[in-house]
Amino acid sequence: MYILKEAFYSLQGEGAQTGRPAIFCRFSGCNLWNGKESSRNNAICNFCDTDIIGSDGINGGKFKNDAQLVSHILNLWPDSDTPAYIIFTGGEPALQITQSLIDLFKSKNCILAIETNGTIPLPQNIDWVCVSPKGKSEVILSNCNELKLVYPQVDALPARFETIKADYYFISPKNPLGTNSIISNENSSLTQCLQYCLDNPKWRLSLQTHKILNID
Ligand SMILES: C[S@@+](CC[C@H](N)C(=O)[O-])C[C@H]1O[C@@H](n2cnc3c(N)ncnc32)[C@H](O)[C@@H]1O
Ligand SMILES: Nc1nc2[nH]cc(C(=O)O)c2c(=O)[nH]1
Ligand code: SF4
Ligand SMILES: [Mg+2]
Repeated sequence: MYILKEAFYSLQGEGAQTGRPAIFCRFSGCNLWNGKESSRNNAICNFCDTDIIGSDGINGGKFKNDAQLVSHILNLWPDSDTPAYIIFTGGEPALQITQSLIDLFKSKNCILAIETNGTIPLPQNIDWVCVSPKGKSEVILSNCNELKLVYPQVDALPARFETIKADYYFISPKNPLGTNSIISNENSSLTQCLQYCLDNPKWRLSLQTHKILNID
């Protein structure tokens, strides 16, 4: 059984694939926060910008098996001539995805990506892996396509993750909760990110462009 919070078609807003049309497949639940505001301050990850509980979002629901979820998701792709690009996110998608789900999507010619906190092993054959480390949690993945670290986090500074192999190293300003003010002057996270990249050119800036554009 898969529990999906929501699914929607939009553009990837972050990282090296920014601007790419994608279906976001948002699984419910996370191992680093239970999703309740009353628990946020004690959570390992305490700045999450997403509602990660339940199955009540757009195109959300419970799916009994791989085939039901795959057909539900592929219905959202608009063009049969272009392979569907699907981003598993959440919540923590690695809690729910299975090898058989990946295999079925791949048999339908899909290109698969994941946004993960990196603390849980992944199935094989995901085409684009984005690891985003959180607080004191231990990242167990040693390889990815992009490492995309929310900055600043006192318990997760960039240098700690440079041993993880990645094609790209990004830092992304921590978006103040309840706002979309990533590019306002008051956002000191952005100012700190700019300076960090200038001082440490291994790292590039990633912005949550969907929040700037006010799209999903
Ligand atoms: C909601 S998470 C879900 C996937 C996975 N659990 C993870 O943390 O990577 C999706 C992306 O949003 C980022 N994110 C969450 N809260 C944020 C915030 N307040 N500011 C900036 N990025 C944030 C995460 O770091 C991650 O890259
Ligand atoms: N447009 C858009 N891009 C995104 N990239 C990562 C997202 C996520 O929440 O995982 C996200 C999201 O929610 N929307
Ligand atoms: S690890 Fe990801 S889904 Fe979990 S609380 Fe943090 S940002 Fe949200
Ligand atoms: Mg998001």
